[in-house]
Amino acid sequence: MAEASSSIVVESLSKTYQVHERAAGFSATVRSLFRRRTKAVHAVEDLSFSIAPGERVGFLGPNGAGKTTTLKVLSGLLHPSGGKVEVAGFVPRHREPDFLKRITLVMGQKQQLLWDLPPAETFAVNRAIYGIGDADFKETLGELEDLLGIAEIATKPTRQLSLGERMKCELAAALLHRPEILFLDEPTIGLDVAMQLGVREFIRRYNERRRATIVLTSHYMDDVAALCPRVIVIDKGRLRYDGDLAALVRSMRPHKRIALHFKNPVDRALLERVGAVLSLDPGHAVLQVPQAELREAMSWLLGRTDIADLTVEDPPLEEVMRELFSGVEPSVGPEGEAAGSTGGAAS
Ligand SMILES: Nc1ncnc2c1ncn2[C@@H]1O[C@H](COP(=O)(O)OP(=O)(O)OP(=O)(O)O)[C@@H](O)[C@H]1O
Repeated sequence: MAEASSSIVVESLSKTYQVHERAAGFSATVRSLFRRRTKAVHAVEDLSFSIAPGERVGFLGPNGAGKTTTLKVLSGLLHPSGGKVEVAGFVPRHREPDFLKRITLVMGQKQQLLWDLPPAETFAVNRAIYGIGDADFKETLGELEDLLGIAEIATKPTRQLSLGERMKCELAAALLHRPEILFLDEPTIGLDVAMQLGVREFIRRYNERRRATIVLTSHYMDDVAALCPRVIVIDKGRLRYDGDLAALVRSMRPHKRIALHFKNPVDRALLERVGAVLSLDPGHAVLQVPQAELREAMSWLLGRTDIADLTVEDPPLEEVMRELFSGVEPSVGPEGEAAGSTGGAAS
């Protein structure tokens, strides 16, 4: 079923959890001991996509959309209820050693580092688990220490490390065996902006150096915008969009934002002649103009106002996602112009 060139192929995947239903209260608890009622939670339904080697793909969706469930199925931690999944040519649920050597799953909310020992000890454990040879271990560890800047901290007990330091060591531990497919579930959660940038930069460099495939979930849209040319968006377990991130933004919000700093205060009425005024303080304004009118708007503003500084941006991705999850359909979609990007390597 797999296209030979794909590193991940998912066909009509579904995953249903059976959960026990129990009303609140003591008598309901007692009753439930004798008669258990279960309910099916359809976490993933009829989900299909494929990802080519070397792609960086953002896997997005609101809370409870089924992202973590899908990543767990792809890494073989959960069995699918239906459909087919192939990762690097393997069926993940068989958890074959050769499969495990090719993938890694990093969950920002869970840690594999041993709490009372330094990360260096976890690195040694992983080296034994994955059977990494001496020379390879030294080379990879050196490279990861360099890229992540963790040489100094890897010998301190994990419990003494800051969240950001720990996350970097988590990444090192997860990548020592040089996996070719990385499932990253919220790898920057809780990190400050500088650390987020550091981790993001590291992921990009790892992808470029090793041509590794990256599937990333993050609630920080900046991570996604910076790293993922392609996004797969799911909602209630179903595919909502698969394709080019820029095309999605263009389709949902065909506008640009111009942030302006003026040398002198400017009249709102003057700015309204160019576009929608989203904010205006003395000396600073943000305008929204249709993409097609951007050049004209800029030259109009430059000719009639005293501009000290100007930047042009896309509308925030958070807004695009909010709109998508509120039910608005993108005008490009699984069958649209953007959907063809599934085979393209990340640039
Ligand atoms: N072990 C489980 N047992 C029962 N239901 C579960 C289990 N794990 C997840 N679910 C349910 O499956 C659905 C999808 O959950 P999942 O964690 O995959 O979503 P998510 O997109 O990763 O969400 P978030 O962004 O909040 O992490 C949710 O309704 C969740 O409550």
